[in-house]
Amino acid sequence: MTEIETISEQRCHGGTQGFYRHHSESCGGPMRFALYQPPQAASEVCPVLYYLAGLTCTEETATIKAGAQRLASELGLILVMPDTSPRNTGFDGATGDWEFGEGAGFYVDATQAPWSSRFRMHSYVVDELPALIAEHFPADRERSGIMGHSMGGHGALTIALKHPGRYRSVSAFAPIVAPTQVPWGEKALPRYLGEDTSAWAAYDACELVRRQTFDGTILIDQGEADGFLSTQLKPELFDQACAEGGQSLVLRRHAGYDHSYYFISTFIDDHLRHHASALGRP
Ligand SMILES: N[C@@H](CCC(=O)N[C@@H](CS)C(=O)NCC(=O)O)C(=O)O
Repeated sequence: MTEIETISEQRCHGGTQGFYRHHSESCGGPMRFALYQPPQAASEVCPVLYYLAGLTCTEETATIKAGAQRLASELGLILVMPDTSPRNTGFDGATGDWEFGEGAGFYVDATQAPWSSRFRMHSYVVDELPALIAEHFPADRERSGIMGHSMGGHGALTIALKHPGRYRSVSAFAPIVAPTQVPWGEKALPRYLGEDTSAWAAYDACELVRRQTFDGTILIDQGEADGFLSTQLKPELFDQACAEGGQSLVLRRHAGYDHSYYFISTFIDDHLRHHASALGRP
């Protein structure tokens, strides 16, 4: 059995909020994640909802700020919130820029040195973490959903689209939907994946959804007062790509809401219910 170290465990809404650390093969070093077990986990296996956070975030950010545990407890969902990248890599340029490197893994498997030895968040989230969680927690691997915010929304959409059948539900808050066309992606993707733009397209939700739809409706919430809306996020591009690809999408725009966790915590319940109904927890 792969070992995990418990950093902390605390009672929360009748269940347990934990923080854990383990050695990751994919990321070549220690990784941390947060996991919430609802009360139902004491007596049955529960469906799992993965939440991928955005730039500058850690496994603590959404755990503390999203307010997801109260309804997850009621619905019987396990919540998994991984860190956004490996840490303490020592690579030149890995820290000091919030848009690249540590805290900005972009949920890709890097192919360029030195990043390729540690920055393999795609494999980590899709394969290694679910296997680890099924080993250590009462988690039903057959019932998984995935969601995320901003860079994590990009992660959730691309992962769900690239692995048909693996996730029963997907949603996002203010996702980066077209990283090949916006400054965040144009900065990070060449450094992780090289100059060949076809390698970037494999991690672009707009490109992916034109070729392979997700079996289910994708839910996206976007604040109209989000400072990144017109430069980095451009949800209209995904709306158009979904129309072209025949993908069912609910894109909700909310006047006055920005990019922050005040926005996320306002609408998190709608996302949990979206996932719960697909995961057999209506
Ligand atoms: N550091 C950036 C903001 C980065 C940012 O907004 N990050 C989002 C994800 S893309 C976030 O969730 N931050 C953590 C938080 O709000 O607690 C800035 O100063 O403009």
